[in-house]
Amino acid sequence: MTEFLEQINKYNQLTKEAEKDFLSRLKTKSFKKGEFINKEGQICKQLYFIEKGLVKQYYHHKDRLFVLRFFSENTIFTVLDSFINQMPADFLTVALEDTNLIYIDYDNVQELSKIDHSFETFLRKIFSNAALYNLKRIKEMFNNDATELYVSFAKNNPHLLQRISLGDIASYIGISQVTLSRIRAKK
Ligand SMILES: Nc1ncnc2c1ncn2[C@@H]1O[C@@H]2COP(=O)(O)O[C@H]2[C@H]1O
Repeated sequence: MTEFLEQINKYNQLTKEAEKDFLSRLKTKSFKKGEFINKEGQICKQLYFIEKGLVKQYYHHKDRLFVLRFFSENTIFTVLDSFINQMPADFLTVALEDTNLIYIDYDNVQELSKIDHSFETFLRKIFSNAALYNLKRIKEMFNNDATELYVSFAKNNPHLLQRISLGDIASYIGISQVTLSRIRAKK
């Protein structure tokens, strides 16, 4: 549980009371590889921290699939729009490995941010970071060709390369697995 707190304190140091209060509201849940953490149409009511494992967050339309992001150990995640607006999710999140999550429910997040300014600041910072992350991702997709996108993914995620299938990496870059194999063969 304390790893989640440590991660939060990197965004904004909580007060001692807030730390205690936060820890008392945490729960845990484990998912087997292939299990859904959230499905399309469900309202995401949790802010998660990955203690162990790897998940993929993606969007699909007809037969096309786009991976927004992979989240691995020591990362906080949620389904942003669904969690913030409490609306049905378009994005799905699935465990790519057996995954242990620590989480706090939406209602507890709301309550804590009402009573504690340090927690509210943490929330503002993490959601700003998430927005900036997504803008950077859009720009990267727009400005780079598939080879550059693969090289950048491999450079920024060396620890994940062996853990993610080629099909999923291709869906992150927005190309077919055949095209990705060609790119990798040239490297
Ligand atoms: N879907 C998301 N939900 C919550 N936080 C996110 C999400 N996407 C990105 N972030 C945050 O934005 C941060 C960007 O840097 P990190 O990858 O270190 O960690 C990321 C998360 O803390």
